[in-house]
Amino acid sequence: MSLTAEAATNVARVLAEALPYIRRFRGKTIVIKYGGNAMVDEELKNSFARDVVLMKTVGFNPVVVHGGGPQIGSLLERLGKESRFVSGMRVTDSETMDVVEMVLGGLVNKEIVTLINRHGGSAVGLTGKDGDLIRARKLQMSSAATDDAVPKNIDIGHVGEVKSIDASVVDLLVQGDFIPVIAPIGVGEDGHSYNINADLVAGKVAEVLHAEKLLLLTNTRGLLSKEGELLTGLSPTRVDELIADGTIHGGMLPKIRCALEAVRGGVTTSHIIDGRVKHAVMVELFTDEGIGTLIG
Ligand SMILES: Nc1ncnc2c1ncn2[C@@H]1O[C@H](COP(=O)(O)OP(=O)(O)O)[C@@H](O)[C@H]1O
Ligand SMILES: CC(=O)N[C@@H](CCC(=O)OP(=O)(O)O)C(=O)O
Repeated sequence: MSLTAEAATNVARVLAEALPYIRRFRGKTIVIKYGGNAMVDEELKNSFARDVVLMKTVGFNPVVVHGGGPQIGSLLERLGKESRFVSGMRVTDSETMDVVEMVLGGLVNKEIVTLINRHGGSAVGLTGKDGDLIRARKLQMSSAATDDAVPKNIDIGHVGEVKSIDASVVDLLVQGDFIPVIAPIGVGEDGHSYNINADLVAGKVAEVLHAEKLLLLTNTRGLLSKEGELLTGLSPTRVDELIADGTIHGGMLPKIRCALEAVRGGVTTSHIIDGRVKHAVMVELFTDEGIGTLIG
């Protein structure tokens, strides 16, 4: 493909403007949480994969943690099982856990690995069971998280939280110039699998890897007010207020909590960005303003 002189000048200008950002992030770890809702069409999936490969090519260390909630939901539906959530967490009985493991560890993980590899990267897929990467324990959930007047403990099944992360396998892959692609399945002390919200895993992975940035790709422009305005630069107190008044609910709850915790844990900045926008990751990394909601 040959460019017109004007188009070539534009490409040269864009590359020159990207140079300070390339210098700033070279050698730094960027954890990208790729939500199931952002995996909506082939063009977007390809633009995501190209962004990840470009990051690696210019010397950043991208680490992908993916979700797949809608993909789990559609297989459950085909099997005649209804999806149920409590405070953004899927109620996971044994049968559902099998489906979660098949969809996240199998279909979705391998689709992302294949996409990145087709675009010239070398991705390796892992679940939290590989190399004992994500050790989990059962998530204790109280009905205070719902509307019950008298809070009690509720059992949402094989849902886990991260107990610890052993990132040695991720470090090895990064040193070998591979791009790790992690499915959010943890392993308990007894060897059982736990279904963990992908945002929680991404936040903890970012902390343990001392990431420069945590990018959470989702299906909204960022955190929105009740009036639909984009909210950014929020303090933890303001976030608590927005949770209390119901502005932040459902899947946004774990997302915002893990974005805050990652920053408290040493990640420089967390960003909630719109994965439905082509090259969302590049726009975030290569501009001063970025897009979406910044927490840092
Ligand atoms: N204040 C808010 N701003 C934006 N989205 C919100 C807010 N509160 C709840 N949400 C919901 O959170 C969803 C994103 O979470 P989720 O569905 O879990 O996405 P993902 O699959 O990307 O993790 C949005 O699509 C929206 O329905
Ligand atoms: C406990 C829990 O809810 N786990 C999630 C794991 C996948 C996920 O987080 O996917 P998204 O990022 O696409 O929402 C689930 O079963 O849907």
